Amino acid sequence: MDRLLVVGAGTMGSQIAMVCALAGHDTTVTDVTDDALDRARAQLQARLDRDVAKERRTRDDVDAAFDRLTFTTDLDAAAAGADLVIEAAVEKLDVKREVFARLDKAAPPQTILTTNSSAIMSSQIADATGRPDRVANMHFFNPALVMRCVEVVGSDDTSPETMETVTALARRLGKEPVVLHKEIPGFVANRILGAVRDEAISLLEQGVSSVKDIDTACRTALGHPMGPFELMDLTGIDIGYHAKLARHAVTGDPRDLPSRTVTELVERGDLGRKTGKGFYSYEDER
Ligand SMILES: NC(=O)c1ccc[n+]([C@@H]2O[C@H](COP(=O)([O-])OP(=O)(O)OC[C@H]3O[C@@H](n4cnc5c(N)ncnc54)[C@H](O)[C@@H]3O)[C@@H](O)[C@H]2O)c1
Repeated sequence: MDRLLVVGAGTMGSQIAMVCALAGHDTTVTDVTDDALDRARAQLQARLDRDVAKERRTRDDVDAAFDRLTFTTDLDAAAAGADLVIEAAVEKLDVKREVFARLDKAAPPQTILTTNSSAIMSSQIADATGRPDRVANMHFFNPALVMRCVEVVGSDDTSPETMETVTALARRLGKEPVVLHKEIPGFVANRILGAVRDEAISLLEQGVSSVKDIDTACRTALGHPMGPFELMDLTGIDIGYHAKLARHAVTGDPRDLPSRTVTELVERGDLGRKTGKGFYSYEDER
């Protein structure tokens, strides 16, 4: 079994590390502070206890996974013993480049270095290392313990062997790998999600239908678990707004700019469920 290292114990990193440990891999997860690691451990414990209570997993499987999981702030020592790294630190290019440069120094030369980033492509990081052929995106979805898709994306420099190794690992983790043959911002799933969202906003702005009815069409005709406006309210309207601005900064394409409707909501501070108002009002639920 591979010895895996997950860098960053936040929302994604903690669950990715547990996915690896549940699949039988000795896994180390690092973060910058002990507090962050303690929080991750406590959240995983609570979540997996719930899974055991609901008979989704056995207590033995969960205990064995925790035994395979090591929490540490010592990134260099952890990298020295890793066959493959999944970086899930904060979504900042300078932080990721610094982490990759450090991993490159500390990890054995054959170790593959991947990033879970949704928006930063591995070609933006690979040149911080001396091994661009062994750098790729391995993109999990939130919540990583549940969502089965993992997008595997290489840059022009990523070797076919690296793509195969990462794809095979995703399969061993019980995931369904989706392989991209070229880098493109947003990859596949989030681009399709974005296209649905953009069309929904366009229909609204053209006065074709209401927020509620467009959501109803997506749920009842297309089988989506929730409509695009409900989803934007849940994830936070500012998240999509900033993702669009970041995409536009890379592409310069005016179609990548946030819509008028979303910009107005962000400027008013109506960011969705977290502020009590977005496309819908949640004041009654507060
Ligand atoms: N949240 C999502 O829905 C989602 C989905 C898919 C992919 N991603 C990607 O996953 C990555 C992490 O996102 P998240 O939502 O888990 O973020 P998060 O803010 O919850 O966690 C990031 C963690 O990284 C830690 N960190 C910061 N600098 C570090 C360093 N130098 N070394 C090690 N750890 C460091 C932070 O302390 C924090 O615990 C991002 O690249 C993001 O694009 C997020």
